[in-house]
Amino acid sequence: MLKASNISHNYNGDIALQNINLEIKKGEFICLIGESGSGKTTLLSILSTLLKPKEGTLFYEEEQYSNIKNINKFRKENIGFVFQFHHLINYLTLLENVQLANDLANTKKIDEIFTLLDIQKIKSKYPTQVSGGQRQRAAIARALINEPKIIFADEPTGNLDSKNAQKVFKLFKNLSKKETTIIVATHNKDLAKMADKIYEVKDGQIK
Ligand SMILES: Nc1ncnc2c1ncn2[C@@H]1O[C@H](COP(=O)(O)OP(=O)(O)OP(=O)(O)O)[C@@H](O)[C@H]1O
Repeated sequence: MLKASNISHNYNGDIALQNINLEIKKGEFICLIGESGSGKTTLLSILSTLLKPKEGTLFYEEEQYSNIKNINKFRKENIGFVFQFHHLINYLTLLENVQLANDLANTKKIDEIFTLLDIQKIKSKYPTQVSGGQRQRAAIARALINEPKIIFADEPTGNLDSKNAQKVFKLFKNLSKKETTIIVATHNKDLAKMADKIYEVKDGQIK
């Protein structure tokens, strides 16, 4: 599904990643763990096409990333993003936030996703009227609406209490069982145990 070959990156000469090699299969649930500054976000940003590595090659389902012509289309069709801060628009309801990501999504599909995430009853509320966990689940709904093949999440539970954090990870686990590939960067070693594989990033390398 996703292969990273000899990926290295630096910020103005300061090394952030060194010679990363990874192969991630379809439907795998992967956690990247590591201390602050170890390089998790940089690696996640590169794997998710948001950041171009200084060296190395990425392949998505055998296709070399640098050969993909329309990267916006590729992202829209293949990739879902979930961030630590939900980035929902406070002036729109949870439902409208999800519709904004895909105005063609039909009601049945939206209902299915909202039910799966246990936010169906509050879909008409605004982000400021619901809990942090509910907001984050709405952000996940937004990532799911385009049925991405891969979901990248950077510290998605950083702002949540342990019960809601568990819920989010259980959801990722279930999605991965349905063949969605999930790649999550987290500080939380206990939650990471729910993943199929854990990669520890240390000083810009995978240990
Ligand atoms: N935009 C940037 N400009 C310069 N240096 C950066 C930038 N982003 C990250 N770095 C540096 O690259 C290294 C890796 O950072 P990165 O954010 O990838 O780590 P991380 O493991 O995600 O950390 P955290 O858990 O604190 O988010 C660190 O030394 C960091 O200071």
